[in-house]
Amino acid sequence: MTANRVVLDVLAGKKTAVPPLWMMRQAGRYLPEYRETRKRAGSFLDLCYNPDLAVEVTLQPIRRFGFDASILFSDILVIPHALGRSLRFEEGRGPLLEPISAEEIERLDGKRFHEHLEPVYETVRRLRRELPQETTLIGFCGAPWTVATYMIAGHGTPDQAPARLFGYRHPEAMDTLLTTLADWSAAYLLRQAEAGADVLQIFDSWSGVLDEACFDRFCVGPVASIVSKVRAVYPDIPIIGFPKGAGANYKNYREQTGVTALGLDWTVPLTQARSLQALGPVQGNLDPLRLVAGGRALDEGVDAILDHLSDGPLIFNLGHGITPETPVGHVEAMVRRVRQGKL
Ligand SMILES: Cc1c2[nH]c(c1CCC(=O)O)Cc1[nH]c(c(CCC(=O)O)c1C)Cc1[nH]c(c(CCC(=O)O)c1C)Cc1[nH]c(c(C)c1CCC(=O)O)C2
Repeated sequence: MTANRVVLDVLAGKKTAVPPLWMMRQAGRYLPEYRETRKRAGSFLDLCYNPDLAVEVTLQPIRRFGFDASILFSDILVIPHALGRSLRFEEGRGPLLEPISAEEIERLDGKRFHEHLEPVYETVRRLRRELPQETTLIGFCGAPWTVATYMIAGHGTPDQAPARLFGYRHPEAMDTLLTTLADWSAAYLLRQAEAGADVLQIFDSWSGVLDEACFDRFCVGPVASIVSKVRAVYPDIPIIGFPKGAGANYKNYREQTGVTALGLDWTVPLTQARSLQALGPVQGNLDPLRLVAGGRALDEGVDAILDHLSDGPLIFNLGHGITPETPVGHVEAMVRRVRQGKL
């Protein structure tokens, strides 16, 4: 067990000469080999539940770019699916679920939860065997609030108005839903850790639409509960929290949830990022559109992050997922620039 995983060093609070890097959504449609495998799989969900193909797409960006971390290929919405809710992904429309009612929240059924997710656990076990020793394997789940927004609306929306309204109109049902999701998400992460995940990330893509009180109740509380349940079994496993759009709430989120590191979106000013880094490791935060544009926009974005954050524990990443229209050559240019430092 002499694996030299630089991501784990950073998560232990060390700064490194060159920051380790990976990208959110690094296995995805910008890669021709992903599109090829995706065609063979059938639907997107078939790909998530097929360990052979899920392992293959997870490894593709590692082979191409030699990233320091690999993230399990799956989706945050397999949790409601495993709790008996319908789910499908439609080309061009994203996820579609049957919107859940306040009454149905009481009847969420986890009897077959782990059985349903067994292919995901199998994917994690195989990945830990097949990845290079030095590559960190990241498992993940969605944060309860973000998962709940899709369960309530039944699809993506620009501002998650249906879930916010639901929270005001049915506060008790909302608390039950978030508690149920937090309990099952913790159980899911524990199985991923048992299967070989080195690090866990909690994606809260929609935390930026909430007012202060709702942020505390819907984001901070449920994530803190997941962190404490995971830590009760794996006290040392690093957990990255990514409350996208949390803005002025980032500090409070870090202190109250107990996450090891903060994932920062690209709107976080680098001076604020530096103050947050004084409290612990940070990950981020290049605007994914700088990566689409390439050239000067990309170089300046990368350099600004390195200038401000290289003195402390930093995992270089995007501030959100890579988009399908990103040229592969721009990813190569980003990797070169991060690894060589400013020329
Ligand atoms: C909100 C959310 C979802 N899924 C996820 C989030 C949180 C992070 C974020 O905000 O991006 C997380 C996610 N989704 C996916 C991963 C895999 C690991 C990785 O490479 O990062 C991860 C970590 C694969 C995926 N998940 C999805 C794709 C594209 C589907 C395809 O290949 O057809 C991938 C590669 C589909 C998905 N899944 C989801 C949506 C809204 C969509 C449709 C949008 C889109 O098409 O890009 C829900």
